[in-house]
Amino acid sequence: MRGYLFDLDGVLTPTATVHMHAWARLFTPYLAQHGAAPYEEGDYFSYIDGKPRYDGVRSLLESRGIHVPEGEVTDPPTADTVHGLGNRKNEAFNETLADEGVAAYPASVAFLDAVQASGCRVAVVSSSKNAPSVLAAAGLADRFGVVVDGAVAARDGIPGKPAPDTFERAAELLGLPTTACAVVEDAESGVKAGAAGEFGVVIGVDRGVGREVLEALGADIVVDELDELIPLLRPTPDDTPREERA
Ligand SMILES: O=P(O)(O)OC[C@H]1O[C@@H](O)[C@H](O)[C@@H](O)[C@@H]1O
Repeated sequence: MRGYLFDLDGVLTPTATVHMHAWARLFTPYLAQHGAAPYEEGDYFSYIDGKPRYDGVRSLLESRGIHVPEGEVTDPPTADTVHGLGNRKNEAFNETLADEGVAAYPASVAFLDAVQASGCRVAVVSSSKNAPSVLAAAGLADRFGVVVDGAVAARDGIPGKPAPDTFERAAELLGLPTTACAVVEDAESGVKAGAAGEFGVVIGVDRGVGREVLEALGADIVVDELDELIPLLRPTPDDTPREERA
């Protein structure tokens, strides 16, 4: 591989858990108030994990047969609209992030160090509009020149995961064909996105979804921690034209 396209939440940083708790803080009381089946941890993995914020709201509400107006991105967190509910969850996420901070997974940083040392290009591909602040809080912001996050996707009209388009855009920005890039994902929607494109390899990181599920959705390799892959890395030939090399 000549490029690695890393998901953020759950792959580089343990913030999938922060998102998971924030969604539970939103939907546990909300579903109870609406007399719907209670919110469970499995709902996060099935309907929300890895998707853009408002797609997660739509998907979960659809699972319970609840319909609310779309509203606007500017809706206050108190509004019972798709956007208001998403904004309510975002408040909970930012409160936790501010209270607890975030430390990257050491094994993921070790793998990132190794792929960069081997000459590979790297990008972050996250559905989250909070990706820049999470990267900064984890001390990883200066490691990635290419970040295709939820804000970039919304700005450019790129469909979110499980569509492969955000990963494809990152490969393009790295100047690499998708077939030369690995997708690294922990979420069902993210592995589906990798499998839906023409990528060199889809690496699943099992943070709770389960090895069998990730494989069935299209992961070529599944690891518990990314540093398991370091012994398999090979130096990447420098394909920069001679006259452009430093
Ligand atoms: O609400 P945000 O920060 O834009 O994030 C959207 C989604 O981003 C993904 O990276 C997370 O896996 C999801 O849990 C989250 O809902």
